[in-house]
Amino acid sequence: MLGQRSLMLGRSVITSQIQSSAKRLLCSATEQTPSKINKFKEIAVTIPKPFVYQVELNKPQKYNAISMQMWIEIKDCFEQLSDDPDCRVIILSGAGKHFTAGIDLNSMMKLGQELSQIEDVGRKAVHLNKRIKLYQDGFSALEVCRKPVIAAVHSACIGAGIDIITAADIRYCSEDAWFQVKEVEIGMAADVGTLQRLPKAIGSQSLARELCLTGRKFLSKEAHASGLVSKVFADKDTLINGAIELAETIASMSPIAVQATKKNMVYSLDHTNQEGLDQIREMNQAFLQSEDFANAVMAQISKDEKPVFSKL
Ligand SMILES: CC/C=C\C=C\CC(=O)SCCNC(=O)CCNC(=O)[C@H](O)C(C)(C)COP(=O)(O)OP(=O)(O)OC[C@H]1O[C@@H](n2cnc3c(N)ncnc32)[C@H](O)[C@@H]1OP(=O)(O)O
Repeated sequence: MLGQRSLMLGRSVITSQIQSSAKRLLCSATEQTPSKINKFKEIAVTIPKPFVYQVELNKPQKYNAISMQMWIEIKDCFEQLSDDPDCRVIILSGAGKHFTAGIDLNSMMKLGQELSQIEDVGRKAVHLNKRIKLYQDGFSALEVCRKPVIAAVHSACIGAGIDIITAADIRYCSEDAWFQVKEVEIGMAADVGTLQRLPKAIGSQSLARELCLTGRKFLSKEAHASGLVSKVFADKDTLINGAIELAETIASMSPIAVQATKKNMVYSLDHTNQEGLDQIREMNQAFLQSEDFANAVMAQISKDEKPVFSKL
């Protein structure tokens, strides 16, 4: 009772102020264009709904093959959105016929030429190490990003495509989607995330190893049955609408709660249960004192409208 009264008190002091400033902020988000986001050449950033950003791989004439330029832009974009208070959720999609045809094979050729300019094997190795690290960090930027990322996959998702979508938080696809861990077929072990993240995403080491060791194509039905994607849509349009609807639901929640949930779920993937519990306890000793928690609990108790949360 006492706890409830102090919640009420705290709420009465802050609610009207927060609601009006949050409404103002919400309005400004709807009007906003992504002008603050760097203008990119090979990705396109739009805001389909307030607080929902869509990042589109945007080199359709090459089936969104991921060049060095695109890789750098992906990292830069997700790092910016991570700290952008107008962004609460990000949808990753591909423009044109396919989601992505994987790494740009021309940039692989260029890398080969760069290596041929270097004589010493040790220096070649260091050059390669730096490049692989740049690529790894580009996709890990989705996982490190404080905002949840929804991958919306249509048609082909090949090689580096699997690497990037397994770094997303949620994956949806259309019926025509097909997937291929193609690296083994081009003579390399996947090195930018698939081998680490795919087995966790689908929960079967056996299937993950089969897919990674054979490079066989698999279709949306199998992707769904294996848990790689959580929903399949009839076509690309309904897929994107479904992803936006999901993003809106997440964007309507407390940003504190959403960001803490993502952080702790990512952390818990490779930590013990106790370590995960320790981390969330440390976070919640601060976050349970947030206005978001007070407002959301009071709205539940009083069956009020969902609170409008301020930006984070
Ligand atoms: C350090 C390393 C880090 C990461 C490594 C990742 C590894 C991988 O990503 S492995 C996978 C590499 N990708 C591929 O092998 C896919 C190659 N593409 C295809 O198999 C096909 O294009 C297709 C996607 C199945 C579609 O076939 P189709 O409809 O017959 O179209 P195409 O005529 O083949 O292609 C049209 C157009 O796009 C260009 N293109 C397609 N894929 C790539 C690519 N990966 N890199 C560069 N360019 C690509 C293709 O050359 C055509 O261009 P034109 O100028 O029209 O000729």
